[in-house]
Amino acid sequence: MQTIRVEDAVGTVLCHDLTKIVPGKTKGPAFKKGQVITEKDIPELLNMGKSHIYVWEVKKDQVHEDDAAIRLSRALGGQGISFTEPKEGKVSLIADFNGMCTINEDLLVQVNMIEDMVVATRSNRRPVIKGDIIAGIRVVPLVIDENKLQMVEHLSKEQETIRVKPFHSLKVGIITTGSEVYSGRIEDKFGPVVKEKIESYGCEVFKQIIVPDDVEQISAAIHSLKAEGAELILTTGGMSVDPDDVTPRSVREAGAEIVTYGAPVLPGAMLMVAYLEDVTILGLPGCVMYHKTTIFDLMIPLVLVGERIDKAMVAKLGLGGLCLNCKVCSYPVCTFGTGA
Ligand SMILES: Nc1nc2c(c(=O)[nH]1)N[C@H]1C(S)=C(S)[C@@H](COP(=O)(O)OP(=O)(O)OC[C@H]3O[C@@H](n4cnc5c(N)ncnc54)[C@H](O)[C@@H]3O)O[C@H]1N2
Ligand code: MOO
Repeated sequence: MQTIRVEDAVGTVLCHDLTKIVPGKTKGPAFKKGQVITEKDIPELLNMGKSHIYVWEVKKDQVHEDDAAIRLSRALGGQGISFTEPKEGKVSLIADFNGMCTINEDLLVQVNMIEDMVVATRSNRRPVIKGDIIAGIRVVPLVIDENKLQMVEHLSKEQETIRVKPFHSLKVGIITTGSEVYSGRIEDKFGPVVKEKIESYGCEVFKQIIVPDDVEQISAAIHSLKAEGAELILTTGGMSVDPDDVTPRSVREAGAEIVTYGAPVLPGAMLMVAYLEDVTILGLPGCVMYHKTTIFDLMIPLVLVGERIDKAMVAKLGLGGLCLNCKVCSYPVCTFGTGA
């Protein structure tokens, strides 16, 4: 901290707020801590009775918090991210389009291990919409060492830490299994739930096929949807342990590569993920029809950004994989399936 004459203060950084009072009119900070004094501020400071002020001496190897916050956000923010103006050393990162919030967790930890900076993000792999705040980046002191910024810039040279992966609008086919639905004994309630949810992400359901619990017919339906150009096939029902639950067997017999049958998520334990060449198949258990938020919600962002799901990705969902059935569901702003 240094005391200098106001006339010599241009380009220096204020150490504290300066309060202006006009009786009967205003009282509040006319100048903010951390503010860089410009030429036009000098008369105003003199009018406020300040002939000397305390300033930070910004040394050659130090950077002002606002400039530093800009540099950090440019280093850490990648695809699909815009930046707000810095304010008190903080920049917010905003989603440019609808997609999946994608955080490089290892890099995030490495950056947050460096002193004097804070990077706080949303949970990883969550759906976000255009305009959502994805992260806040703050420099803690008024000035920060240049070498700390360079460390971050070096770490993020080849990898993006924070980005939004865009959703692709996929062509979706639904196969509704269940002899009770096929025969007309009960009305199909599963198809509409699944259709509404996947279409809310911008996909198009081009066809729904209703079949009985029959391996040959379910397999044939998978092949016919694929032949018609389906990029994502959703099967409903028949996923459990009864003798009539033949959907997993049908997916296997259709020749698909099975990634998992079962997921450590409740509701959603009986999920199947499979690939028939480049077509994703999700076998959705009965709970997806009944519960508002399930394993289906956790899978959708991954599928729509084109990530190939593997067994380890599914296994990781166990931590936080228990839906708490809150009275008012706030998904995706909750811990469900976040690994927390
Ligand atoms: N012993 C065990 N039993 C169950 C397990 C388990 O691990 N061990 N898992 C449970 C879980 S978790 C779920 S979820 C369900 C899975 O159910 P399914 O996918 O096999 O569903 P279905 O048996 O086909 O049907 C259940 C129920 O829902 C009705 N349904 C199905 N499709 C439709 C439709 N399109 N429209 C209207 N209603 C539909 C169906 O008639 C049944 O009443 O299994 C647990 N059991
Ligand atoms: O697959 Mo069931 O999913 O947990 O209710």
